[in-house]
Amino acid sequence: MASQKDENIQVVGHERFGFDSRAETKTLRSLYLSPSANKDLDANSQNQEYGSQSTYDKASNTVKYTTLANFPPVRLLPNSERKRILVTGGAGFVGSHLVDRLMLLGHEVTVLDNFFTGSRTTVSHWVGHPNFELVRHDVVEPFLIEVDQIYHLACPASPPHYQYNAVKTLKTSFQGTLNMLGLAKRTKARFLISSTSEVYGDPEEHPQREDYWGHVNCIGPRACYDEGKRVAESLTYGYSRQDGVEVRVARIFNTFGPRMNPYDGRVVSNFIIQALKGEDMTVYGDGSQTRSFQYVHDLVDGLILLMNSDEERPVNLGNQDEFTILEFAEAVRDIVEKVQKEKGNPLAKRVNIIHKEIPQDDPQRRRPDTTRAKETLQWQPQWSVRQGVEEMVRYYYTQIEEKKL
Ligand SMILES: O=c1ccn([C@@H]2O[C@H](COP(=O)(O)OP(=O)(O)O[C@H]3OC[C@@H](O)[C@H](O)[C@H]3O)[C@@H](O)[C@H]2O)c(=O)[nH]1
Repeated sequence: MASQKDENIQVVGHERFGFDSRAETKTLRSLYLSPSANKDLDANSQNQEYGSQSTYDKASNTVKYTTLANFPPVRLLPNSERKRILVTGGAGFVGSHLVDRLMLLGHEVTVLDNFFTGSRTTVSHWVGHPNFELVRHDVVEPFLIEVDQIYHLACPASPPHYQYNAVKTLKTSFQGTLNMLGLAKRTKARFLISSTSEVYGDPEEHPQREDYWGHVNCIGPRACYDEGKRVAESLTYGYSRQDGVEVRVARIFNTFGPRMNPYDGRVVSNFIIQALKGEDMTVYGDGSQTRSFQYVHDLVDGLILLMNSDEERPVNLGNQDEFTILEFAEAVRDIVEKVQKEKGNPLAKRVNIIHKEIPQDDPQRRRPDTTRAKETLQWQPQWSVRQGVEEMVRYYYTQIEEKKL
C-alpha cells in the first residue's frame, strides 16, 4: 500500500467553475472524529465544540446528549452565490460528508432521507441551524421544494443492504429518480445522480472507461442495484434530451471513510471492525479479486466539481490504486496494529485472515479510468488509501472505546 503522499492534508476542495468548495480538514474532522482521535492526527486540531453530541461516562455506563448551542462557523455568502441545495440520502455515509461541506461553504441545505440505511446522527450536529433542514421522506413519493441544485444520492449502496429488499432497491432507483428528475424539471434545478461502478458489472475491460457499456447479469442478485442504477442513468439522460434538464452523472467507485455503517457488510468497514475487535478477518473467495478504494473527502470534491462544471457525460470518480482483497486485508491489519500500539493497547495475538465463500457475480477486477475527471474537472484523488484507512481506524477505535459500537 505505497502512499503517494502521507503528509497531513490541511485543506480539501477547490475553487473552480465559479464555486469555492474548499474547507479545512480539521474543521471537517471535528464533525466526525472524537477530540482525542483528532489530536492524534493533528496536534493543532481545534478543541471540538460542536462535533461531539454525546459524552460517554464509563463509571455509570451512561451517555449524555447535549443540544448544541454552537454550530461550526459557516461561510457568509452573498445571496447571489448562496444556493438552495437538496441532498437526497443526505443522512447516509457519502451524503452526510457532502452536507457537512455544503453547510460549511454557506449554502442552504435540505436533507431528504428515509433512514433505511442512513442515520439521523450523521447530520444531527446541523439540526437547528438556520441554513439546514432535515426531512424524513422516501424519494419513491414525490417531494415539492424550490431548489437550485439536487444531489440525488438516495439508495442503499452496500451489497447486503441493497439485496435485502431487491424490489425496493429497484423502486428507489427508478421511481425515486423519476420523482427527483420531475422536481428538477419543474424547478429548473441542476440534477446530479450518484451512479456507480456497478453499472460496469463484472467488467471485461480493464480499467473501466466511461464509454464501456458493461457486463451485468440482469437476473442475478446484484441486478437490483446494477440495473437499477443503469435505468436511473437512462432516465436521467431521457429528461436531459426531452426536457432540457441539466444533468450530471457520477459513477462512484468503492468509497470508504468515517460514518460508514460498521455493520453494512462492505469490505473496508468489515475488515477494520474485525481487526479492532480481534476477530478473524473474512476474505471472500481466494482474495484475488481487486478493488480500488477512494477516501470520502476526495469523492465529495469530485461531486461538487462535477455539479458545477459543464460536463454532461458520465464521469468516473475513484482512486486508481488497485489492490487484491487479500493484500488489502493485510494492509488494514497492519494499520490497525499500528494504531493499537500507539494507543498502548496492542492485541495479545495477531488476528487471522480466513476465507469464506465468494458471493455470486462478485466482480473480479475493478479500477476506474479517471482520464475524463482529470481532463474536464481537473480532479484527482489526493488522499492515499493508507491515510484514509488510518483515519477510519481511529474513528472506529474511539467509537468502540466509547461503547458506541
Ligand atoms: O467481509 C468482506 C466483505 C467483502 N469482501 C469482498 O470485498 C470486495 C468488495 O466488497 P464490497 O461489499 O465492499 O463492495 P463491492 O465492490 O462488492 O460493491 C460496491 O461497489 C461499488 C459501490 O457502488 C457500492 O458501494 C458497492 O455495491 C468484494 O470482492 C467482496 O467479495 C470480502 O472479501 N470480505
